[in-house]
Amino acid sequence: MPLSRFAILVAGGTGTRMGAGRPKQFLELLGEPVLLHTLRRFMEPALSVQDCVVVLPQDQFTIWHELCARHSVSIPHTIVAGGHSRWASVRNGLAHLQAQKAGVVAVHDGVRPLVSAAVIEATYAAAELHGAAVAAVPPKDSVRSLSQQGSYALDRTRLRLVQTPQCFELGLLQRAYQLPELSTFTDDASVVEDLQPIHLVNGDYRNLKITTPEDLILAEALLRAQ
Ligand SMILES: Nc1ccn([C@@H]2O[C@H](COP(=O)(O)OP(=O)(O)OP(=O)(O)O)[C@@H](O)[C@H]2O)c(=O)n1
Ligand SMILES: C[C@](O)(CO)[C@H](O)COP(=O)(O)O
Repeated sequence: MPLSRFAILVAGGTGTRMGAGRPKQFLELLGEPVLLHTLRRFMEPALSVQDCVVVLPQDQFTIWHELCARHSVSIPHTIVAGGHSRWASVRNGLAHLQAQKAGVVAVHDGVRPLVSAAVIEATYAAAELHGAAVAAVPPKDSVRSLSQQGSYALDRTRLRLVQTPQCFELGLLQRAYQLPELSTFTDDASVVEDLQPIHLVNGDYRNLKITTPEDLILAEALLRAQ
């Protein structure tokens, strides 16, 4: 029997680097909020996601309900309040899934609206096999590390840029999120890696994270091209 699939879309941030005066997950791309693009992609029927948790800042619930009404959204999902860090937001999303006995859970940034069904499927499938799987791409630029003297070159053939989705066997992710939060955690793979090796799957350069204003221009151009 196939394993149940769950999703946590984290959209509990405030978007300080975007500087838009409101959370970037609600900014529009081709007339639709960023987060709605993301939700549509994850809840495509072929992916068979059984339960989707959307994590939002508590003070943005009403805005999201209004956006869903305006865009006639009937995609089933549960809204959960975020925390002060991405880690805390994921933990809150996981709490909603605590009654589930088994399955694979994807954690995905609500601000990665261009994720493809192929990348989502490949990441779930790899986690079903390996326990922990993360989408990643090779760097296109040369990379240097800072040192006291200045900087030195890193071998980019041994580096990968990590994206989301990040998919895990549900019990594994629940165990990992019982560990204390560390300020160095910027993603779920970092939270899990002491418990389980992280399998990397091919991500997609188009799966960009909307972080700063130029990302909106790029994302709209990429959406138009699809
Ligand atoms: N407390 C937080 C912080 C971040 N996120 C989510 O994690 C994803 C990746 O985070 P990032 O791009 O850093 O978003 P923000 O924290 O909103 O941006 P910034 O760091 O510029 O403030 C986003 O979908 C964001 O909403 C979250 O759910 N809860
Ligand atoms: C999870 C992530 O998108 C993987 O690249 C990234 O680590 C989020 O980092 P941010 O500093 O919260 O944007």
